[in-house]
Amino acid sequence: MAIPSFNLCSSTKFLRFHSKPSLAGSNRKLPLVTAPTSFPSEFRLPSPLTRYRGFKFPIPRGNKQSELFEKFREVLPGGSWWNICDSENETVNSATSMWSALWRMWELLANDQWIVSVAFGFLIVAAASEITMPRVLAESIFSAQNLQSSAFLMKARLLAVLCFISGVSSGLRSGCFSIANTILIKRLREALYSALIFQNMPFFDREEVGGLTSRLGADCQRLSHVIANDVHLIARNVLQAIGAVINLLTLSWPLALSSLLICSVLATIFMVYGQYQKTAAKITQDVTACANMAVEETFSLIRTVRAYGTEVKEHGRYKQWLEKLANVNVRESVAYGFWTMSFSTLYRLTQIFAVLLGGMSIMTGNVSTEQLTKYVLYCEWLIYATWRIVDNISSLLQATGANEKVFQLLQLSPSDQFMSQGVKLQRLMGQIQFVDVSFHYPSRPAVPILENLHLSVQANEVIALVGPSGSGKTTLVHLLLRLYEPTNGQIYIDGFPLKDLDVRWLRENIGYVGQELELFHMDVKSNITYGCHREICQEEIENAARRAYAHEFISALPDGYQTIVHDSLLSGGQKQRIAIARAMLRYPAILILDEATSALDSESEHFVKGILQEFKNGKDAKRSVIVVAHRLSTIEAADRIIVMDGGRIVEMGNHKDLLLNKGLYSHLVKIQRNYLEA
Ligand SMILES: Nc1ncnc2c1ncn2[C@@H]1O[C@H](COP(=O)(O)OP(=O)(O)OP(=O)(O)O)[C@@H](O)[C@H]1O
Repeated sequence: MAIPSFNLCSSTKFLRFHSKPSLAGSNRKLPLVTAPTSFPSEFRLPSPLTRYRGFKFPIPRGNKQSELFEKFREVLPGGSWWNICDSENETVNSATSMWSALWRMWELLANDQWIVSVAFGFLIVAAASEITMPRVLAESIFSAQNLQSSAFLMKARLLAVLCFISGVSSGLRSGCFSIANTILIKRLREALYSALIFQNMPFFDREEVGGLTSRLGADCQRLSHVIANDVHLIARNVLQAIGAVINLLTLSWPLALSSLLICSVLATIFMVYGQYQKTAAKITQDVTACANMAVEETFSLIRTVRAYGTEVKEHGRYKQWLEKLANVNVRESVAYGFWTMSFSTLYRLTQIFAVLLGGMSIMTGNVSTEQLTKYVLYCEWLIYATWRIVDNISSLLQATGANEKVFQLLQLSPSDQFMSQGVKLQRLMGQIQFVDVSFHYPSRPAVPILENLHLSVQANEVIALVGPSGSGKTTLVHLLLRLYEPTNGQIYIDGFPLKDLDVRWLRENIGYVGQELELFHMDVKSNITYGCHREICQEEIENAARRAYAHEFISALPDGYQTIVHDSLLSGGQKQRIAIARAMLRYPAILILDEATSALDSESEHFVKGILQEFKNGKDAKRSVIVVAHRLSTIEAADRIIVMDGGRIVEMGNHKDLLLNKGLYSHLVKIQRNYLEA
């Protein structure tokens, strides 16, 4: 009978992931639908429980019996029911140890590390006073029993002082750790955000937005608890346990050793359990991120979902992720149950030992009643401290296990573009040259997008890129913006290699209106001035809006330029015109207009034509303009039309010449005319 395995991988097909290239097959084509980088492809039991797997039980005869036996074997420690991780996951687990995670957080605290040091100071004081209490308590009770009033009063006073010291220092300890936690979560998010924002484009092609926001939100929150709760609780309980052991050893070493033996059995059980919990926590976090991505995708495409009536299907998709989550959590809970069972059994065992050994020692006169009372009290402390230590270590392991992805992301160095200081020219003229440029996207190395492309654009020239969908027009623009680096050849701006220029300076001098028709959730004015670093007056903003044919509709908005933009407020064409105004405000030497097909209604077409005309006969400084055009009628006025097909330039010239050529351009114009007339 096949042993059912708990496999989450099959469900990842519901989301679009890119896997990281495997070392074994680097030339392998990467499928669009695969597991996320750190997501387990198949879940199985982590070490050290894996050692149980090789053990073969004799299978009893008879079908029913053997089935029952097989089922029983599955739920035993090491059985397939517990399988929740794969070998890739194990490697990842060991890669980021708990210590390196703690060290990274310590570094993040930087100048505020003193708060943690002060907190530890209070922690030591609190722990020392707390651990002295059982001894003083027992002594005060027995001095009262022996009618030693002065000794009793002294002990009672000492007890009151200890209570006060422990109360105050515990409060200060918690306060300091909470402040450290607040600082840590802020720094963690800042560090993670800056690690992400400076990554190159292939990184964002690989990673899902939902996953990244989940890392920044819930994962960082969870990690910060490590400092606030676990670390200081572990330190506190370790100190208390040491104090308890010292006290126990001074009372009776056979009794002390018996308690220590039980505590070490507890610690061993915990090592196995803790490792399992760490893995489970990481998987829980990954599955939760996938569930969040599914929700985000559904809600952001809610109009499509509604139009196609796929609400139930979407619900089912989310439910599948929840089921995966529940599967892991059930195993986690059962493991927790086993752990609690072992803990309470062993805890009670210490009491039985105390009664048996202590009772016998009293009867033989080796131990006094007072000593036995102190022993029982310290035994309670030790076992309680051991429980808290293992519990908090478990939670610490969970937090670090679940957030390994956060640490991996934190280690990413910024894209080279931001690291190197390039050349800044005195003035950008806008001459562009592509020399023998080839390119493929890093995620699809086997698919060439541009091949040995040569193109030269003169300063102040207006050129239009046309061609069938997927011919590489937008890719060419992306290379010019240095969003990607060519795999072969060189791009020159005013005769300087593009990669030698300062990328920030270059982008400040380029106006780009992309296909993404999304504006920022802020007012219209801020959307227009976005990314412009100089002082800008209202008149200038309105001027740019007028030239982008946007002033009229902006003025008609409820709060004019102060109107907050939200998703359904503006049409695609209106958003595009605001984006054009933004580009115009920068007075760029190079303007790139990548038309979004969806936004191009006949009204937009009229505006784009007007804008192009303005660039040709502009009143202000002229500039080089590259228009990626879908509506061919918009670019008839361009100085030159570049026709692309399959990543190559197949035709070049002005509208009239190209029509006479009877090549791809005239064919495309004909198709479009027929379509519009139909
Ligand atoms: N980030 C990416 N990762 C992998 N492949 C991509 C990426 N972006 C585009 N491609 C692929 O590159 C090819 C060229 O795309 P590109 O967007 O440059 O074409 P286009 O001519 O601008 O198309 P359209 O006119 O439809 O906008 C397409 O096959 C596309 O699937």
